[in-house]
Amino acid sequence: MDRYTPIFVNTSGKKCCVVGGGRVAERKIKGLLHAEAQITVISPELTPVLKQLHHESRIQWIDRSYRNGDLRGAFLVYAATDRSEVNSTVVRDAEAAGILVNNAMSSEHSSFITPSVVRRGRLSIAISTAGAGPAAAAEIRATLERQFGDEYETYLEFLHQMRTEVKSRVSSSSLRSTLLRQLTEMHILEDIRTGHFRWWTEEEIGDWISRNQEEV
Ligand SMILES: C[C@@]1(CC(=O)O)C2=NC(=C\c3[nH]c(c(CCC(=O)O)c3CC(=O)O)Cc3[nH]c(c(CC(=O)O)c3CCC(=O)O)/C=C3\N/C(=C\2)[C@@H](CCC(=O)O)[C@]3(C)CC(=O)O)/[C@H]1CCC(=O)O
Ligand SMILES: NC(=O)c1ccc[n+]([C@@H]2O[C@H](COP(=O)([O-])OP(=O)(O)OC[C@H]3O[C@@H](n4cnc5c(N)ncnc54)[C@H](O)[C@@H]3O)[C@@H](O)[C@H]2O)c1
Repeated sequence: MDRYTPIFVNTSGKKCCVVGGGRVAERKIKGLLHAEAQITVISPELTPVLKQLHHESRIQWIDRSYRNGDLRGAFLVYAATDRSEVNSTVVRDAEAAGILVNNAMSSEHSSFITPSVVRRGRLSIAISTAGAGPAAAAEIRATLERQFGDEYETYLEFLHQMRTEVKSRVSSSSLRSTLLRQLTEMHILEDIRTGHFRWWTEEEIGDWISRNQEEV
């Protein structure tokens, strides 16, 4: 048993504040950008990459040390400075305002922690060691990245397309789940890996659904 509940939070368009502009802040910000968050970084200094992102207007920059009030309207907060007293103040202010907060210096003083993530299009595999060994989490990520290659991006895109079609064309939920289960048994991944996969046309999808509906 551990104290964390794994969830995937929708941060699209949500204001997320990152206090600190160093290497660790940069890593958190890259993850947030991937998830379409609206990012404000509060720090007197930024890494060259963060400066460039600010220059491109992809993140907002409050160019000074953290002050009480900076977290107003935030959905998530990351305390990622190299000063533990500043990070603790940020955690206290966020918690007082009811905002979930990550302290890059301490899992015990965080309301959430950041997992290591394997990304393959729609597939995300998040790994946490509950703070015991972040470097081990990164190592496990590297192992999984070798196991789950780029073929998963196409595979998940295909499953998404099929799922959307099945949902719009089949009204019975038990039939829908039977059809969707059949999809995962069709060696699509193997076809993608060996270069034999091609996208189905709308007509082919329709035919496959009717054919399999009859067989059930
Ligand atoms: C996974 C990843 C995600 C990310 O940050 O995006 C992540 N840390 C990563 C790397 C990493 N972190 C550290 C090193 C140096 C080696 C070492 O010390 O081991 C490396 C390796 C490197 O940098 O290459 C040092 C470190 N990390 C924390 C502390 C403080 C403490 O332990 O109390 C210290 C000591 C600082 C010091 O000594 O001053 C704390 C946290 N780090 C977490 C996440 C959370 C727990 C995740 C989990 O459940 O395991 C947690 C609790 C809070 C949080 O940040 O959310 C990312 C890998 C991304 C990837 O490559 O895939
Ligand atoms: N969670 C993780 O993954 C992880 C990994 C390695 C290290 N760490 C911890 O995170 C800390 C930060 O690491 P780093 O490599 O990014 O450090 P860093 O020195 O590169 O960056 C620190 C940043 O904090 C800013 N800062 C300092 N005081 C501030 C204030 N009052 N208000 C706003 N910003 C302020 C600095 O301007 C700088 O941009 C480390 O000290 C370490 O304890 C965490």
